[in-house]
Amino acid sequence: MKKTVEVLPDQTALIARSLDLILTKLDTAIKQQGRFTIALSGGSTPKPLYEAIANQKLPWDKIHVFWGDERYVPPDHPDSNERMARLAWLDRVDIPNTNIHAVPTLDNDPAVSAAKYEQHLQGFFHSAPGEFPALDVVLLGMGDDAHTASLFPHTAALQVRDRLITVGNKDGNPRITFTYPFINAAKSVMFVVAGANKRPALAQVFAPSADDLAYPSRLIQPQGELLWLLDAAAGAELSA
Ligand SMILES: O=C(O)[C@H](O)[C@@H](O)[C@H](O)[C@H](O)COP(=O)(O)O
Repeated sequence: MKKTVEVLPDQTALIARSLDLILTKLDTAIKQQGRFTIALSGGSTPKPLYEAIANQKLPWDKIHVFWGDERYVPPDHPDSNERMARLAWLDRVDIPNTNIHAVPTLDNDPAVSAAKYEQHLQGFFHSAPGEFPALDVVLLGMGDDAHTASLFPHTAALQVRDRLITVGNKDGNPRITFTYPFINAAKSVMFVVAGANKRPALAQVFAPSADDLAYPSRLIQPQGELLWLLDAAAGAELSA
């Protein structure tokens, strides 16, 4: 694993650097394999990044978008990660609808939705059960409790190692999430984290030893590249 930590002066610089890295990876992936696959994170931090991507002139038909996690709400719900990404980016560009691989959230049972999303991913990547296909980029945020995607501290989702997708649990509310082994299969995992409120959790995630189940972002140790992109408010005291 190649781990890099970059601390940018402020959130504007953080978003600009994140955009630059994504565009470089996108260009390389399309040149080498004819397509680029990225899993999006939710929450508030990535919204300006998605807006910046929407302003680029890109080969949208070669770009495939997935979600690393999703709240278990309809896609038009204010909490929906899909809704946020569509408003900030996807509805503003000419990307084919078949390239937008949204998480199903309208079944009565989150486990059914998780299985459906897993089957969709296996079909897209032509992977067999037990195989972990490698996305080009998995974008991640981190909560102030050190959760990432919807892998929350001391939840059952942290124990799932033989699936791509599982059901997360945030304070009793179901989420659909990539498992940490699936995230770790990515060619590049990019954390984009901002704000002083994330500093204590980052200290635990970067500590030489701490409880992985208490600080789930510690579980993200990809075979490929691990990039931590932080603003100074979050990461001033850290280094690789
Ligand atoms: O669905 C979600 O909420 C996210 O995927 C989640 O993992 C998010 O990245 C963190 O909670 C950080 O959120 P902020 O960027 O809002 O701090």
